[in-house]
Amino acid sequence: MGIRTGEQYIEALKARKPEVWLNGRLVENVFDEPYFKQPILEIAKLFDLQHDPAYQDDLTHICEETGERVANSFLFPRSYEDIMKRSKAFEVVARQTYGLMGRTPDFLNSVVTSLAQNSWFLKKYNEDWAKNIENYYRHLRDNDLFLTHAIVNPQNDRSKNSHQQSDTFTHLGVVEERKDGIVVRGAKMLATLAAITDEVIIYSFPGFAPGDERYALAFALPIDTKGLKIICREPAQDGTRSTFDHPLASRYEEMDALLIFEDVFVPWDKVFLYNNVEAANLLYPMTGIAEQPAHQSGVRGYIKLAFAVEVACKVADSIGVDQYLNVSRDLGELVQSVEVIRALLRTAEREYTITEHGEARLNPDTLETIRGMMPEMYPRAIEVLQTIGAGGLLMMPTEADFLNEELRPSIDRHYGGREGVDAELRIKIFKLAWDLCGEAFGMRALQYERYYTGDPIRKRSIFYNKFKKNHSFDLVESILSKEDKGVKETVK
Ligand SMILES: Cc1cc2nc3c(=O)[nH]c(=O)nc-3n(C[C@H](O)[C@H](O)[C@H](O)COP(=O)(O)OP(=O)(O)OC[C@H]3O[C@@H](n4cnc5c(N)ncnc54)[C@H](O)[C@@H]3O)c2cc1C
Ligand SMILES: Nc1c(O)cccc1C(=O)O
Repeated sequence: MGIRTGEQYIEALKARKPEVWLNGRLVENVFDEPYFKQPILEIAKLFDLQHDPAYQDDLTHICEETGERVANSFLFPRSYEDIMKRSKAFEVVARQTYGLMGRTPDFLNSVVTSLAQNSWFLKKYNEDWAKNIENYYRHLRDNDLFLTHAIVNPQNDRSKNSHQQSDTFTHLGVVEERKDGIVVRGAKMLATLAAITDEVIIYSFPGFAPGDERYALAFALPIDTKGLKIICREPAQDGTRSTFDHPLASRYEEMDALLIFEDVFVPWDKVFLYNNVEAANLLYPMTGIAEQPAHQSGVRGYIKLAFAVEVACKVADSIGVDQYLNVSRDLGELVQSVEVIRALLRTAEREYTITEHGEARLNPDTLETIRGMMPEMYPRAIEVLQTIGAGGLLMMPTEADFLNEELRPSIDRHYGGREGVDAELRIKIFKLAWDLCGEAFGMRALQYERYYTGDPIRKRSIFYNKFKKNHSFDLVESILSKEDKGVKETVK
């Protein structure tokens, strides 16, 4: 089949009945649910974009294996040109949602693509696992499916490993092995967009210890598989708020969920890893899933940061405060942060290496630097936005006020900005800003940048320890190795 249209994506959603829990009730049909309607339409637009002649060449290519048109996120990167084709596609997608939707289809396409491209790793442990991930990649690519993923154990008792939790199945693990597959039980988080996806893939960040064998697993399933409960967090919008009042929250809410597997059957052909602590711990560092999805995240994060910085500049300009040194200094800092991320991205792409298996991998240290800097740069942009908008962020009228004929003259007189900025423009800019820096939507978008890639504190510490282990310290070694001379000889 190859690339789907938005309508095909929606038809598939309508045909499915996943067990989605929202605000204490079971959702009848996700498409008719006001909370999900607009986000579904935003995702549908991304599928449609693949058919738009203005974007098709940036987003898709003809698959060598099938002759069908497929998304560029499924392209095995083998050269700099492939890397840049993927980069362009990530950017086109990110621009559609201003980088605010992190788990658009291209993210997990990249995860599965990197796993399939590196199936040699799984093959070392089990030939079937390698064959299964290759077939799953084809299934995803050729049907253009939309995936969610859950790779973190819920925060029950972080001081203990999975097998030490009070209940054996607090964390997701295998409860039974059958001739035709495995039965899994327990919970996994934090499946963004789960309710409106086609399928789910489960694997884990490293951290398994001996005793954790039953939890060391990777598999995929349709999202409406029997026994899979999807419990959504409290929504940040209810589908009734206008795009005037909440231009971002009304469109780009990415619902997150906890997944609970209640004795769910997984057929062997959908199992990619099982009962092997070593393989589970090496999956992330060895299979490119630390790099290919991070390329998507880096590009998307760059667009999101650039967007937040533009909003901050517009807020400052609209009320004439960017003439003050303190404000223009802060804005200059933000503009430079965007430039830093752009430069890091280009460096990571340019400094690719070809692995012994023919994969073109971005510079991992530069990618990790993006992962390390964004949890500081994005919150800083939001903090500056809050500071510059100050009290004005809280006093904007609603769309209903704005449309009230009796009120309108007062609004026009008192809500305008500097010369040339009328009340409507100022209100729109400030409402955009509040969605980003005050609303639950904006706080979730901030929390996403802090944690989407794991705990930034431990990741930085791991980065330093790796640096210490591998770095030659040649600069310091060079001066330390110079022969010492007395004062009289040194000055000669
Ligand atoms: C908005 C959002 C969307 C997300 N979407 C997804 C998704 O789609 N799929 C998915 O799988 N995941 C997703 N994630 C989850 C993400 O992978 C995790 O949040 C991330 O890995 C951090 O783990 P945690 O939240 O369990 O925090 P924890 O690891 O529990 O950390 C909590 C705190 O305790 C400290 N801490 C915990 N353990 C240790 C330790 N051993 N040593 C030192 N300090 C420690 C940390 O520094 C941190 O301050 C998402 C997260 C967010 C915020
Ligand atoms: N955050 C990630 C994820 O959820 C899946 C795969 C990779 C990452 C990452 O940031 O490296």
